[in-house]
Amino acid sequence: MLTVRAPATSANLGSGFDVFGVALETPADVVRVERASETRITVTGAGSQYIPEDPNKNTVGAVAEALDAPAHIEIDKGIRPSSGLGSSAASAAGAALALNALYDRGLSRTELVPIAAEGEALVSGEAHSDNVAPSLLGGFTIVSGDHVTQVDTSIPVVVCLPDQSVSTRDARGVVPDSAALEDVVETVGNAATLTVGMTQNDPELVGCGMNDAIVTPKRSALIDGYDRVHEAALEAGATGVTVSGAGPGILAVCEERDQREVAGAMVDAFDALGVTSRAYQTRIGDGARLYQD
Ligand SMILES: Nc1ncnc2c1ncn2[C@@H]1O[C@H](COP(=O)(O)OP(=O)(O)OP(=O)(O)O)[C@@H](O)[C@H]1O
Ligand SMILES: N[C@@H](CCO)C(=O)O
Repeated sequence: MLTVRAPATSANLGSGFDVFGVALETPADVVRVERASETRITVTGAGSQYIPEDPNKNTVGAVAEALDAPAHIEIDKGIRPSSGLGSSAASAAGAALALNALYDRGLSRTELVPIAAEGEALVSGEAHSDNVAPSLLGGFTIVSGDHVTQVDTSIPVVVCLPDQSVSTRDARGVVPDSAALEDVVETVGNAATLTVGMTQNDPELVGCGMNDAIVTPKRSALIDGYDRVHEAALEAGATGVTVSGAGPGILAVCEERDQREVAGAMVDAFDALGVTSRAYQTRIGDGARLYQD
């Protein structure tokens, strides 16, 4: 039996819709695999009652199919589904790494990115790789067409998860078909600033580069209390705040010294609106880790 711990991720970071992603130190999914004649899946843990065990409906089933690697696959969910923390992608990334090793397929982590993205196509209708890439490779990733660039970094972040769910499929439905040139110019400038911030491990620069006037305003309207939580996080010292992935999680970047204050302010702001939430004080971290039992 092989075991993989695959980390949660936060995609988009505002200015990098469908392009940017980061791996988070916590939370994570644990995926265990064992060779079998046909794929069977069991799911336990956070939100497991909402996750199908049918291989044709679970992201790991699509990965097993793509690698031609049938297995008994146990998923212990540490990442709640429909959270904006790349829950479906973490399972897919974990399964890709584990099954690649179990069947000696010899693919590199970068080569596993499009295979894990098959799982994302199953649940959201499109094979976007901005969650599976950081879950496999760690750090900050840039997905552009078939090309993935990775940067190691350890910026502190807070992800606040309200007790509400938004499916990626629904959140993709509100993305505008076109954008004004001035908004595109502003977003490109921000994305470039954020990228330099990641390479310099600089929370101030990363935060400055998170604003996006195209997708985030539409997405944030799906999250009860977003504006208040956004404002509270900035007042508490966050350098940038945006929707995590497709939401409803909200991502704040900050200096380590402000992390506790930012987390408390976000939870309190949701609380004042009658919304229960949980804040993860974490940082950008490593990709999936493989253990031989
Ligand atoms: N192994 C899996 N883990 C989690 N969700 C899964 C899995 N397989 C299928 N699903 C389905 O995928 C959907 C959750 O995926 P979705 O992309 O909407 O959320 P997410 O991964 O938390 O968000 P985001 O991609 O915005 O970070 C749910 O409908 C869930 O039932
Ligand atoms: N880039 C994707 C990430 C969520 O899976 C989106 O925002 O729809």
